[in-house]
Amino acid sequence: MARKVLAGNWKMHKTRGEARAFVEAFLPLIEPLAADRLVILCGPYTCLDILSANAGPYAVGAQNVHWENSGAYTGEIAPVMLTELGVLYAIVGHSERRQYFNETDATVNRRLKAAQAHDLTPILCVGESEALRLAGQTESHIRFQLDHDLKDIDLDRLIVAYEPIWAIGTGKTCAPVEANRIIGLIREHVGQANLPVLYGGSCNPGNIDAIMAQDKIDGVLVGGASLEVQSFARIVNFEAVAVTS
Ligand SMILES: O=C(CO)COP(=O)(O)O
Repeated sequence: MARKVLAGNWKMHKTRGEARAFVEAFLPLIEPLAADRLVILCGPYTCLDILSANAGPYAVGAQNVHWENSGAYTGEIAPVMLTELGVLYAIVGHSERRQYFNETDATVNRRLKAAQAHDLTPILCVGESEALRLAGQTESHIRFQLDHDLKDIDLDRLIVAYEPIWAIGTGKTCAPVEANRIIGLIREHVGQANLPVLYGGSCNPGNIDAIMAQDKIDGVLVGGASLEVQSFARIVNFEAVAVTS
């Protein structure tokens, strides 16, 4: 049985000291980890060695990765620099990268390829803005992103996260049933029956059980609620309840 993925994206939060304190307090709350779960902590680059030193109950992820292994790319990070630190996963194409740093589907595709070439499993983020949703273009936008981002990508070593932009950091969660529907469409469009697809956008301890009860949602990518120990531990320890509606 595929494990449920509980991934935290710390974004540009936590100093090294704060990361150390988080891990110390977090581990006792999630161990022993249930065998049906995979926890991934995606910290800032400066914390990755600290996260790796305590990895085991959780795996370590980065928040981006460049397509070259070295070169004149000021401010970027190479795949080998991450793998050397024990990093196994890398978020690619997060909407904040696309929005604030001009990341395009073409660069996302190059980053995905480089990640896979160096044994990093990429977590590709896709999702629509509020304007696109209101215009009825949610499905077509996501299909466009998938078609371009996943060109020549190995679908066996990939995680996709559906993150509607209007639900990120806003407290507006996508209704679990709707997230489930879109995630089903994503898996169908990619054409890979066992592709893990996560939901991201204002996940918190109050809505995690309802989200994880959906049959097509394989896990969550959590921003704000992954920064606080109790809150992320509650998410990791979600209660698997089957809903009938
Ligand atoms: O962007 C996200 C995870 O990558 C979601 O962020 P929030 O959980 O803060 O809405």
